[in-house]
Amino acid sequence: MPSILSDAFQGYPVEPHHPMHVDFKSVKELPESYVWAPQQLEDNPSSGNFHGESVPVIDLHDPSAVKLIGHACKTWGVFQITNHGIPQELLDEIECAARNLFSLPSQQKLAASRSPDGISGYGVARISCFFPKLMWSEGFTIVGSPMEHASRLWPHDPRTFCDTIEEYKKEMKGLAGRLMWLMLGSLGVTEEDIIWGSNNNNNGGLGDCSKVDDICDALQLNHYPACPDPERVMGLAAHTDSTLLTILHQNNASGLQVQREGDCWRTVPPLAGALVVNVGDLLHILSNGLYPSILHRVVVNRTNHRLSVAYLYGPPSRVEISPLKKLISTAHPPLYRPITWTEYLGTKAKHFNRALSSVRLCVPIQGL
Ligand SMILES: C=C1C[C@]23C[C@@]1(O)CC[C@H]2[C@@]12CCC[C@@](C)(C(=O)O1)[C@H]2[C@@H]3C(=O)O
Ligand SMILES: O=C(O)CCC(=O)C(=O)O
Ligand SMILES: [Fe+2]
Repeated sequence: MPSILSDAFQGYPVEPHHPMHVDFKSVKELPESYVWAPQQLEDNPSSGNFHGESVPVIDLHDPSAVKLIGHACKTWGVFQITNHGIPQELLDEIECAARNLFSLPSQQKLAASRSPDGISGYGVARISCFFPKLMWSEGFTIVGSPMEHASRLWPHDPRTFCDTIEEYKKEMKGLAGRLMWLMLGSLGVTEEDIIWGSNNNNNGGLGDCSKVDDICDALQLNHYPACPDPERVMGLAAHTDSTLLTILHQNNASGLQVQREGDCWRTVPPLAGALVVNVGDLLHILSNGLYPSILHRVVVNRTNHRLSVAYLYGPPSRVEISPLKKLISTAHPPLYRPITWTEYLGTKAKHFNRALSSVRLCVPIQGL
């Protein structure tokens, strides 16, 4: 079994059913390979946010931030944060880096393609192979150093792009670590409850995550071009992230929608300077299902193109994640078996949205 993140997809190559149609700019009429059947679009993609509740916005300087975060994780699995400490200039810079990348000629982008069983590089979303039609988007994934791919994109000056990526990843790693502790704190879990050290400690949960340097992460730059027929396409199909948590910067074009169990799709409106935080599948496992991972998708529009940058935060690749001991009792038995991020990515590559149930041990008592 592969043990480092970049080997997670060995044995699960991405072979979309159609070759990538890369030159979005020249498309006047929608190619059939992008036209989704109405039932696959579930409902009108431009709907969402009819009335009622909207995704919580939490000011991290609010003295009640921990409580608000706990409530948002339990009832939504997603929230937006303000006063997060990430400088606006850095958010502008990363957006500009993404825009520069996706504006390159198709041939140049294709030179930096992700290999079918690789993790980093340019291409369609990994989940494309689960759908008969292509998504109206292009992406660039960075795990580890971006230098190799950046040198193919900008042979004369890869450094400018790499410096921005490194700086952004560094800042995001700090913020994600902070958020992780706020989320754990809201579950009543303190640093003392987690004996850092051995991989399979008796605390369930996180193993040796105290060494922040070992934390695994990935950056996903996404581009959703404006579309001549937006009602018939999907920008990014509904999925949950496999992470502990994801921090997302979106530009000023809306498109991100979330769906809680039994609810309709709701738009997460872009708020200048705010960042979106998603609960991922590994936090769902760690919290023994108390903090459910959030199903989300992206719809596109006719006039504006959309950019997003997702910082995907997970544990060190060899650490086994399992429900936290403190949350387990006779009434609340562990619902999931221990699993590493690398193994979970492989499971996701095989089972997609059934990955979480494939690692489930039993049904909750109240569900019997
Ligand atoms: C670490 C990772 C999580 C991710 C797969 C990846 O290797 C890097 C890209 C991530 C992403 C972003 C778009 C949606 C998603 C499901 C996908 O296809 O690629 C996620 C993957 C995930 O969270 O499982
Ligand atoms: O573009 C977005 O808003 C969402 C992107 C996303 O879900 C992802 O990269 O995992
Ligand atoms: Fe996502």
